[in-house]
Amino acid sequence: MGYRIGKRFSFDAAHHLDGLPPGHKCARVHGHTYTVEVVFAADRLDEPGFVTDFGDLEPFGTYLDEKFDHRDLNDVLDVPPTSELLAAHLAQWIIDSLEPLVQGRLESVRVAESPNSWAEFAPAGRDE
Ligand SMILES: Nc1nc2c(c(=O)[nH]1)N=C([C@H](O)[C@H](O)COP(=O)(O)OP(=O)(O)OP(=O)(O)O)CN2
Ligand SMILES: [Zn+2]
Repeated sequence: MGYRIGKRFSFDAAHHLDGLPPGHKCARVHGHTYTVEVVFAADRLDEPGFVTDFGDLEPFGTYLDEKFDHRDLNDVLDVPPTSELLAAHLAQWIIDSLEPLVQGRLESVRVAESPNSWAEFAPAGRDE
């Protein structure tokens, strides 16, 4: 039992994926409007009844804008820019840089390259 909240962010970026079969469309440089949905959870609410204020998650939006928006993900990530690995990277940033400043705990980060597909990273051992 507990409370969960989510907030969705978006940015535009290019990428390509290496190591795919010959002719795979994703080996070519192309772009997506990425959406990133973060979920925070808490067993108890803070005043006035928040897991954490949605507005307090805004530093994550600033991080996405500054590091990823209108950039080539192959240039700014040190792992292959799949949705799965991007979700894991973003979760680590939140754990290191945002979670200490807000109420609640990160439960998951979901990255979507299109409305039809997504990948999620849920850090292990997140019990309060
Ligand atoms: N498990 C994953 N599979 C794929 C990823 C990924 O990050 N994780 N990424 C890609 C490519 O980035 C590709 O651009 C997206 O592939 P796909 O969704 O198949 O293609 P479309 O955007 O054209 O989506 P449609 O729904 O088919 O129109 C590939 N696979
Ligand atoms: Zn792609």
